[in-house]
Amino acid sequence: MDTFNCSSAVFAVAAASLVSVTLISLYGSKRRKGISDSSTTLSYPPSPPTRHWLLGHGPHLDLTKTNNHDILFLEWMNELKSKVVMFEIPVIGRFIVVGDADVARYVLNGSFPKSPTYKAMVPLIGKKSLVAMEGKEWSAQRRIYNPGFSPDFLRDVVSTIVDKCSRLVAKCDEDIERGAPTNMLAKAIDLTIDVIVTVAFGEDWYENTDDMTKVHTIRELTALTGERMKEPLKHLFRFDRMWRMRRLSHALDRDMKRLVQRRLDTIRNSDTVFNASEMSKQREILSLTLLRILQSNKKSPGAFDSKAFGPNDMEIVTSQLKTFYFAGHDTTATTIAWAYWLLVQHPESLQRAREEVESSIGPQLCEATYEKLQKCEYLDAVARETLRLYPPAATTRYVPMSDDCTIEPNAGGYRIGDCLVHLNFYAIQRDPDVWEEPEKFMPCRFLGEAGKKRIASSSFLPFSKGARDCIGKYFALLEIKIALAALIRRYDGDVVDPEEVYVTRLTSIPQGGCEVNLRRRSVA
Ligand code: HEM
Repeated sequence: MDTFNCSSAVFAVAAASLVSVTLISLYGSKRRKGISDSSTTLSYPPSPPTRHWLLGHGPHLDLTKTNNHDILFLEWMNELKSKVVMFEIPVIGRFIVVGDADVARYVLNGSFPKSPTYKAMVPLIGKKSLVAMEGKEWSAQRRIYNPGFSPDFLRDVVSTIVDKCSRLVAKCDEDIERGAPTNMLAKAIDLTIDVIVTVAFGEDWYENTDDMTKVHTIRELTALTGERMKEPLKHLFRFDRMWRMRRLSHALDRDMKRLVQRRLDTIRNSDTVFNASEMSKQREILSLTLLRILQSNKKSPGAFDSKAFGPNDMEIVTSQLKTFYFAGHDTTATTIAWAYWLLVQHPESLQRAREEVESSIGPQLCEATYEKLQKCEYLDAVARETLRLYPPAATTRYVPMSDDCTIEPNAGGYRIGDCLVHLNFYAIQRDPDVWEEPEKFMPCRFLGEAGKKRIASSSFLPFSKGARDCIGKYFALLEIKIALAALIRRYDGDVVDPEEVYVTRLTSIPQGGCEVNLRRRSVA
């Protein structure tokens, strides 16, 4: 998710353009549409001073200095003394990077379409993914899936997450026994995949070694997609990798179709009658969704009719399953890893979080309920402060020429029409004009009334904002809180490398996996 991150980064733009000729032509036609309107007198945001005749500003975006696009963009903002900067890149054209909350609000409220670069993620998230759809097709899908992320549904998810946390701590205990450091990111990835597979698909793939191939598929496909988007030129002629991606994508597609078919068969065999009470009983997103689709497609009242679920429905549902599979684990795992790593380096925050967990939840994690977790405000603040410092994702939009805009008063009115506009959440969330001591980990800033205002403001955007914000934001926060509660109750720890680096892969992740040497606490 910089297509999260990648969809937003300039190299992702290059990737998409280079990878697909169709995409280039689509994009070209989109860009040409509004060119007639050039009435504005505003100028584009500042750019680096020199420009290569062929590569444009490309040579200024050298990732060898820093391994993260958003940090590189922020360095350019500082260098050019502007919170909005522009790079001209061959094929892509003008690529604007925004580190200003007011400009970000303008873009998010403007309902501009997602950048065409999201198409480069199709092998991973499917052609009809919520992430990349637009218009009525998107809003219809969002309506179908919203109930699967509502508080009512989340209430029932708590016990599943708690249950899965016992696998997490068992794995951490194994590291302690072996005297090995724990790679928090790797452990958190296993947890979040385990959770999303159960919550969204109603399955348990960690029980059976055969099913584990599906876990390896998503991880390898995520890594390959990230590499291709980050360094498109390097991967342009790597036919072996392209072939591997294709195979993995087909395998993922096949697994998801089989999953849908299995669930349809269950519904058919159980002669389910489509009504509200039946839907409210569904405990996993897939069944809930299928019943809604079947209900809205059904020709006559009564039980399942095979015609009520056509190939287009299959394409859409499998795309959403792939999207939830990817989006539902990667960013949440990253946040759990960073948050625990930050907590062990801030003993006062760790102590406060521990006391809150022990007093609000009770002596055992299995006593956790949705309501009790809602009371864990400090833990919530820890999750948000982590997301402020290390946002795993971002967004990139296409602003057509016809929507060329003046953004006043703070940004001084830049011209942004006919450009790809990337919102750099990392820069926005560390803006010293907005955040006191922005580099410091201070969860308290998210407490009380002032905290609520910060959460609502466009200076805090880890889940994006507006109509296209993250559908899974409350789900993610719940999971992060439960995982942290499980870890801090049971362990003390020391970080292996306090200089952990924030790098771009497909999303932005900790390069060393936030390794920690864990010790069992005597009380837990
Ligand atoms: C800490 C965890 C998470 C973060 C930081 C995060 C961040 C984001 C961001 C920034 C976007 C907007 C992307 C864009 O505009 O391109 C987004 C969209 C989305 N996220 Fe998340 N996300 C998280 C967890 C989840 C989870 C757990 C799920 C599902 C189970 C999920 C599913 C989605 C979907 C489907 C969209 C597209 C929504 C739409 O356009 O209607 N995310 N997320």
